[in-house]
Amino acid sequence: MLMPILQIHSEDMPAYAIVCGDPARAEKISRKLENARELAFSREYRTFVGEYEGIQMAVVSHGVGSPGAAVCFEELIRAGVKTLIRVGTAGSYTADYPAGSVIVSTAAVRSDGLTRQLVPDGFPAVADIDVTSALVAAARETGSGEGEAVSGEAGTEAGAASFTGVGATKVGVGITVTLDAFFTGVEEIPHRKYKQAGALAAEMEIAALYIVSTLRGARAGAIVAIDGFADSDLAAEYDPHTDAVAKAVEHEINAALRALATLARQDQATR
Ligand SMILES: O=P(O)(O)O[C@H]1O[C@H](CO)[C@@H](O)[C@H]1O
Ligand SMILES: O=c1cc[nH]c(=O)[nH]1
Repeated sequence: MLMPILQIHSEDMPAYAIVCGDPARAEKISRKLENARELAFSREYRTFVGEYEGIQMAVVSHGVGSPGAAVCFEELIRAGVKTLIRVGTAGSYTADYPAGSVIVSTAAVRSDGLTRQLVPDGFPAVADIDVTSALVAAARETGSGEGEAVSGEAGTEAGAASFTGVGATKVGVGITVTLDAFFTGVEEIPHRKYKQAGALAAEMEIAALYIVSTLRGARAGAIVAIDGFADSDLAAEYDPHTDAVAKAVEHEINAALRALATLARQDQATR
């Protein structure tokens, strides 16, 4: 069956997928797959399939923002994808996780408009526990390919989070915030409250991924590379193109590929 917006056929789709905002990042990830081939590049949605450690998987870009990303998640699940991992970037809420860190998202604050049109207020946007465990383990074991292992305790305003990582990348685990607005207008975004409540970072699609996956019976997780501070003046300071961010993106890609392969092997063993 042809998916009308992504322009992919369900017959070509594996059960496992990595999703990311940027079509160029999808291409970069696809270069780590064996026998990679591009299935379609329709609007912002670029789809590759290939193998990693012998497991068939897809890599698909979903663009910026929840409404467009949700279209991608819906069509992927309709096409037969059952496990999705988002590999994104985010702004940090704490100096303990500066640019160059990575964070595994356990749940997302639904500060977006899209999910309000899908489920009632108060319905939680949570990651799948198995996907999250696999991602945390993989993020702690893998790296960008350079550096020594690091570990320790990081204090957030609401409590403490432990971190370990390889390649000098700090790995945080916790709640992220999904916003619609990237640049600010005249309304204040309640960054200070999210921070005080213990959220670690903000981005723009994870809540949509968790809600669509929950609604449609798929499982999902997410990992983000930190590219600055969410509550800084993004119009003046945002720079996702530094070496530190590139290393963190490399780290999260390696972690996501390893986590998906681990989950697929676990599924094969229990079938
Ligand atoms: O790097 P990606 O995956 O696009 O994620 C983040 O970057 C974009 C904003 O620049 C938003 O999509 C946000 O969620
Ligand atoms: O949404 C985003 C993505 C990256 N960095 C941010 O500060 N916000």
